Amino acid sequence: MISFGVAKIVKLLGILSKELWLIILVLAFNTREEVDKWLFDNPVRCPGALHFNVINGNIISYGIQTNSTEVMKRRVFEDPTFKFQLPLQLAAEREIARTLIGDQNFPWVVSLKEFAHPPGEASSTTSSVGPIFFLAVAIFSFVFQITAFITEKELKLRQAMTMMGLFDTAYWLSWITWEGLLIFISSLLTVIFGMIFQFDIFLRNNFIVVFLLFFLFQLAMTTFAYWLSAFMNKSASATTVAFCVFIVGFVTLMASSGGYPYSPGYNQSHRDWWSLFPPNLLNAGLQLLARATETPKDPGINWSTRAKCLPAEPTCVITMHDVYIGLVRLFFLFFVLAVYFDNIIPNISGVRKSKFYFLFPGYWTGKGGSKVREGGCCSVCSGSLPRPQITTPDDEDVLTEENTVKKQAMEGGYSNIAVQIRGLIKTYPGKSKGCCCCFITGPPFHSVKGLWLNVEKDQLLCLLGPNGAGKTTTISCLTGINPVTVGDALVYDESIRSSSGMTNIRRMMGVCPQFDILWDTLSGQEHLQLFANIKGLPPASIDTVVEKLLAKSKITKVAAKVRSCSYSGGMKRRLSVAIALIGDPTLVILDEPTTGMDPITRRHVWDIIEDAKKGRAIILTTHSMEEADILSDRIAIMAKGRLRCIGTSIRLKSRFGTGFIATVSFSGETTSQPEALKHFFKSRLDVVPKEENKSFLTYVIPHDKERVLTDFFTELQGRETEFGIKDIQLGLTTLEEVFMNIAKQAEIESAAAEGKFTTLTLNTGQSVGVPVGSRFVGIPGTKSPQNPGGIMVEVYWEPDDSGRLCISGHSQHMPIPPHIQLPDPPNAKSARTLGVVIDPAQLKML
Ligand SMILES: Nc1ncnc2c1ncn2[C@@H]1O[C@H](COP(=O)(O)OP(=O)(O)OP(=O)(O)O)[C@@H](O)[C@H]1O
Repeated sequence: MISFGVAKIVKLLGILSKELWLIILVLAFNTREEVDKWLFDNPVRCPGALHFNVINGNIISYGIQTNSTEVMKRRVFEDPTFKFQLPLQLAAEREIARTLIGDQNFPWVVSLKEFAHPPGEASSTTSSVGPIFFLAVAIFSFVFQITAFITEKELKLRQAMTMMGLFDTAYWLSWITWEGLLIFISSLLTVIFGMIFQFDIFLRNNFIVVFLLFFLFQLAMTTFAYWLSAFMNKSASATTVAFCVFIVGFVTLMASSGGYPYSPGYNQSHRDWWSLFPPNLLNAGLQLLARATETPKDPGINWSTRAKCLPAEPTCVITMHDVYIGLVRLFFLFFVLAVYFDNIIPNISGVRKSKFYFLFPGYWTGKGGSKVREGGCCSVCSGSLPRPQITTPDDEDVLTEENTVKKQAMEGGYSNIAVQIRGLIKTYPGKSKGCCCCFITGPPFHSVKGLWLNVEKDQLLCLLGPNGAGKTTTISCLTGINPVTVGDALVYDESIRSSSGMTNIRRMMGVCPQFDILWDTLSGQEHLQLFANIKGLPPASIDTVVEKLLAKSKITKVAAKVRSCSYSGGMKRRLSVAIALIGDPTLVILDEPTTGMDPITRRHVWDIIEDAKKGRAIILTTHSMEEADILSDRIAIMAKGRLRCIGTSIRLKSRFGTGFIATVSFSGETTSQPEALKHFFKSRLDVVPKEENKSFLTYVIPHDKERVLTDFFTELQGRETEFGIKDIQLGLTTLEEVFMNIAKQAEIESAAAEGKFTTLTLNTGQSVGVPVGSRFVGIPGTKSPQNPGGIMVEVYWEPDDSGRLCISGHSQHMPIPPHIQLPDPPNAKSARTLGVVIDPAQLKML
């Protein structure tokens, strides 16, 4: 507020300030010209002036000046006459009237109203609510985009495609192309709808100019969504994030309604920062379009005038061309950031690259150098991970396998080997508590602790092991999903540690992951076509290959065209197996392929696998012992990250099973016959029935009785009628039993290693602390490689019904000597297959 004749107007100004909510500046000027000059020099600061020319008994003369520059219009009053000048004038008149009347509370009520508009007058909706409306429209596609990116991550779909050989560049390009197409259509529809609803900016600005604004905006929002999705792993959070982006967009929109920062009062750095958020540029663009069609005479923006200010204003700081450039810049900026963060933030498997991965030439040439690291908070705090304690394997077959691999690694000669795993160690860093960088890190976890293994060509190796044994980790290292911590593996002579090697390996490999990684919206046929393309099959052959695989996996032509979300669990697994076989891979990895299948489907998948064995190596993990028994050429059992045994099914059964299983069925008409039979078994083999009922008896016969078995069963057959025997069946123990024994042994070892002991009272009255889960069935004393000087105690005890202990296979209770002095140890071989090796140090005398 500027005035001259200061003393007379001070009071009036105080009242005016309440009315107008403005900061009133009282300045004294002597002439009207001085006022004008001040206003001219300060166009941004002052909305107007009230100046008194003459105040005396005869006349009150005052003038009101309004700052109607564009800057002020945008910053303070859209309509200075209505919003500023009239209220100011009314307030001045009211105060004059009250002064003349002599009553300061004299009511003086004047209401201002606009005259009713004639119908059909141009709407200004676009410039007022337009940005919010269009931002909301664009946010829709943003929500879908960000959800799609995160879902792909969450369902490990990208991981599946990577395993099958998809390159990152192809992945990004396919996304950009697909999104580009969708955005093209949605921008086109936005402009067409804008025209249908007769918004001025759509009708009077050039079509291409308007279309390009929406297209580029949505393109920038797409890479913005990519970038944000790098920080999220759950699709449920996508909507929340999109909503937050909308709210922020709304707030910045409100903040910029006064012209911020695209007016001369603000410097370029404000504008640069502000323009980093795509909705701000959309808003600026819409404002430009609206301003270019403000009055009926305005021509609107066309392609040739996009770099000009319309209407021409000296205060113009941004043009449509600048908006386009800004959006294109944002598109590239967020794209680069998205790719960068995608690489350095640990993915769903906890894998990430170094923060400076792009500085390694190998990253760009594809010849190594882009090695990945395990996840965790940051390289600084995780440092190099400690290695697990490497021990010489107890098992002779495992030791032989390890030595063979080591020898071949040194001397060569592994031409018949498809996969050679060389001392593979996988350590996961401890989980960090806190966020981002360098908080407390838990202890690292060794998932695989030094695996040496050969998988021969044309053979199926079955990898067995209880949950958490490290099977999937081994597979994910072989498929390149997880980087190995130490060691290496060669797949047909290509190292999994080099990125070029991994690229070649992926060309030769087909993978059926543990969980079906399928797109709900794609049919079975489309899945096979997609992966056939990723595998790089010639386009002409794809249909034939897909048809064959569908027939092989018994997915009917009708089902093949149905979306995979409606498939049963078994169908999904069959489809996953079919995907693994696409492109005739020479190495097929099947991680629990028959999980959740009914017996018939399972047998059918076995047929597919049996067929697939020809001409390729297969690594199969399963929890079905029957499956392993039927399909495998060799079986490797892992537990607690180590290989526990390896060999053919027969070898494992004979080495780790409890012996032979004899099932004798009889007529059961007289009760004396089974009793006589039981007595016969007891007296000859010293065994009691494991299971019995009216019609059969089942015995487990230890291996050490193998020598007498032939004679025993010959005699038994001769006395069949006497015992009322209908049938005798003799077999080796099952693989399941082997598995259980190995798993149990690993459990106990691990309990001992972790210091978890439980108390057993011996029949000598002593108490012994033994690892949790121990089952003691004998005490052979042996020397061991780990304990060459001393005695390694293998304690195999089993409590009897009274809770006391007896040596298995002996009827009488035998006192356990206080320590190592062992009486007549039972057969070491059989005891070893049943029990647990415990170092004396692990036995605590309580
Ligand atoms: N990303 C990870 N971070 C930390 N630990 C992990 C990670 N992935 C796996 N592990 C751990 O490694 C161990 C081995 O897991 P893995 O999935 O390889 O077992 P598995 O033998 O395949 O078991 P299952 O039969 O249940 O699939 C488990 O104890 C598991 O918790």
